[in-house]
Amino acid sequence: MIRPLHRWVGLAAALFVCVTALSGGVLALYPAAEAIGTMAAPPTDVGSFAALVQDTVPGLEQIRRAPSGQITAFAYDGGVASKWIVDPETGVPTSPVTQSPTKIWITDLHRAFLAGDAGRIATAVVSLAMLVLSVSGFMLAARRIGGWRRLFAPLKGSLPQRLHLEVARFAGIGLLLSSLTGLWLFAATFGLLPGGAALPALPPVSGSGSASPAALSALKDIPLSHLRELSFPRIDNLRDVYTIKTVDGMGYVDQGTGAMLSWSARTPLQQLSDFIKMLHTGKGAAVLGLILGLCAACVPILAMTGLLQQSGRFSPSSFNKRRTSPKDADTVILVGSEGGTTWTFAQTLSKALAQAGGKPVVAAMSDFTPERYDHVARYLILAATSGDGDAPSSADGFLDRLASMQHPPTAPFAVLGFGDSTFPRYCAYADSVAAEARKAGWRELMPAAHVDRQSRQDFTSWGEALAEKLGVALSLDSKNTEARAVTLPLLSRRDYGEEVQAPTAILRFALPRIPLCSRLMGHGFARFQAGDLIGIIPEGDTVPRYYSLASGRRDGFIEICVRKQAGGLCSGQLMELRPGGTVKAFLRRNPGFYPVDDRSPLILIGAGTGIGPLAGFVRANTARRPMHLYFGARSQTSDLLYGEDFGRWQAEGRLSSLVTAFSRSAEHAYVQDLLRRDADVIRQLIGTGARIMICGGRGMAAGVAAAMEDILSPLSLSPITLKAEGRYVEDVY
Ligand SMILES: Cc1cc2nc3c(=O)[nH]c(=O)nc-3n(C[C@H](O)[C@H](O)[C@H](O)COP(=O)(O)O)c2cc1C
Repeated sequence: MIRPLHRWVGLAAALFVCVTALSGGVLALYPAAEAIGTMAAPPTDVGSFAALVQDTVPGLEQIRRAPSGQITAFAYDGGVASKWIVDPETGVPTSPVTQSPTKIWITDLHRAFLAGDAGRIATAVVSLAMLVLSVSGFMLAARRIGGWRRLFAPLKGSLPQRLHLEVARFAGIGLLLSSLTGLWLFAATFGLLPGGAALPALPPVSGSGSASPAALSALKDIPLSHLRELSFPRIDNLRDVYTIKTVDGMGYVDQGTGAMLSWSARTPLQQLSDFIKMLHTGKGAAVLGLILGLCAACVPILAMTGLLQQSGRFSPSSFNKRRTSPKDADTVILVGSEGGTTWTFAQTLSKALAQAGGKPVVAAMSDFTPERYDHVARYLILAATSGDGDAPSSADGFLDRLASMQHPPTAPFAVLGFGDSTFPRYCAYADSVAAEARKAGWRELMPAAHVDRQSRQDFTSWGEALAEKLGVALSLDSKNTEARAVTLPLLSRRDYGEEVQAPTAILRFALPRIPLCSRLMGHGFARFQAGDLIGIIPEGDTVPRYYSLASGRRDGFIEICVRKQAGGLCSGQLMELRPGGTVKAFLRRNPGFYPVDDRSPLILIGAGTGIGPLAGFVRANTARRPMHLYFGARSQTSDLLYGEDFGRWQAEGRLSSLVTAFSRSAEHAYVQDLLRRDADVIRQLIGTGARIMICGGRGMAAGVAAAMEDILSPLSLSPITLKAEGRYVEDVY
């Protein structure tokens, strides 16, 4: 409910919200400029100051003091009206007041879209839209990041997603404030608020002559800094009075006796209105105005990144580009996703099914409407788990629908759960979907399966089982990998591990020639970094195998670590490759395993070929960020990958410390053993904000997680809490 509200209000009002916010942002600059050009009010009183101005401005009728402190004098002399900015120190006019046509135009645009009262109402609607967007945006952000207390935790996701959230977290409060105060001002303009205090009654005046304002006690009692407006009595009328408005109220002063004839204090509602006006306009609070202006300037960024997310790959409609109508669809892929990655798996599945001659449609689980599909033969449910075993946002209400279903659909279902096995409730939501569907009497096409930490292998295996069930050829890596693949010649190789029965190699390939347009767009190998993945298509197969990159574009080569797997087609071919030989490969970005770009220390933990991306991070660490590496191998003399480089990297300051664990040595140690040994150091590093990055086999990652659980518990932390903050990331296989 909240997400569609945010989406549709955002799409409908984006342009108008941008116009209102940007014009408001520009207007916020004026009070700041006015405040800079205005001296602070001297500690004088209204009477003395009025006398000074009266001496220098002939025909003086009124003095006004703006919240910024700027003082304007209004005069009518010799049949000519004039307005002057007055020096608050001396009372001398410094320059005539000129109205900037630009400011008038922007003000009218901001308040009424240049369209009078109808425009004012439209602006109120836009303010309301901005209020809805701010509130729903915060609710969505809290849900996505894992609760209100984590609202400012580090973010994950695609660039538009992260940018949208990052900017919203900064600007959201300001936009919320601006929209609320804007609505209040609209209500005040249209008289929708309860009435203010009545004007003070004018009692009889003395008519006893006219004294200088400097001699009038009521004016002498009011500090200049409280003044808003002082109107002078007409010269030829001894029964006329001074009318004074201050921040506290309004009254009349006898021009002869100087007595305050009557006074009406501002009501609390009026004072609240003054305060709200100050908040909205920044008049009298220039710095706040500038901050709100800056927040307003962020609105176009929010609109763009929001639109990008809608038009991008996370929208079901973008998967159904070939416009299979629901009536024709033979496969319905239902997606339950929080962070968006499950949509990309759905996209791959949808493309593969379409290539195999099927007619798939993709929809959010929350949009589950079986009655729309006349020819559906199967439902494939791809469901992530969020929170603590909870439903992801795009699956809102799905379990309730299942529970209230009178008759299950005749076409069978299959569930594929996406989760993270280090969470206690691994794939819990997908499992409850499968259980609930079975309970409702829905026939199951094939047993539910899990994809752990977005593992391509898990996904591909499930795809193979599905293909067998459907009797079709299905390549779940059909993102046109053949078409995207380029030929990479091997430059050099370093071999390890022969003596410990673990043949392993560091392979270094030349960069391919990259077409200009790819270079400009940053596609493929035009832009990559250590931690990204390279898909290698082995000879005689179409399914690529993925390896983590140990180098970035700046290194000028493509490097991977490969270990020969028993019976492995791709690893076998790579281990046979000699310099000059080539492979077909393409790039897949892996932003979930990038070191966050800040100065926080990194604890890098890897074993075997998992050292690849970690070595890449160290090599790229020209900024000398603290990096501490824990590396597990079998033997110091046989399979210590990058053993020749570590010393140099330490000498250059790229690597702060290195701890190696050898399982086939006398000490028989694994990385997790040495982490436990160094528990104090680890805790101290975590205390200074360190992040942990782990790469290697699943068994090693599980052992490290168990050790970390124990190491972190005295800090009331755990791998899960750090994971939720984006400070514990894994790339496992
Ligand atoms: C805040 C948060 C909470 C999570 N909770 C669980 C959980 O309880 N059980 C689980 O198996 N996976 C959990 N995960 C992992 C996600 O389900 C997994 O990364 C999934 O691939 C995300 O898919 P999505 O990007 O489509 O939402 C959680 C992830 C995050 C960020």
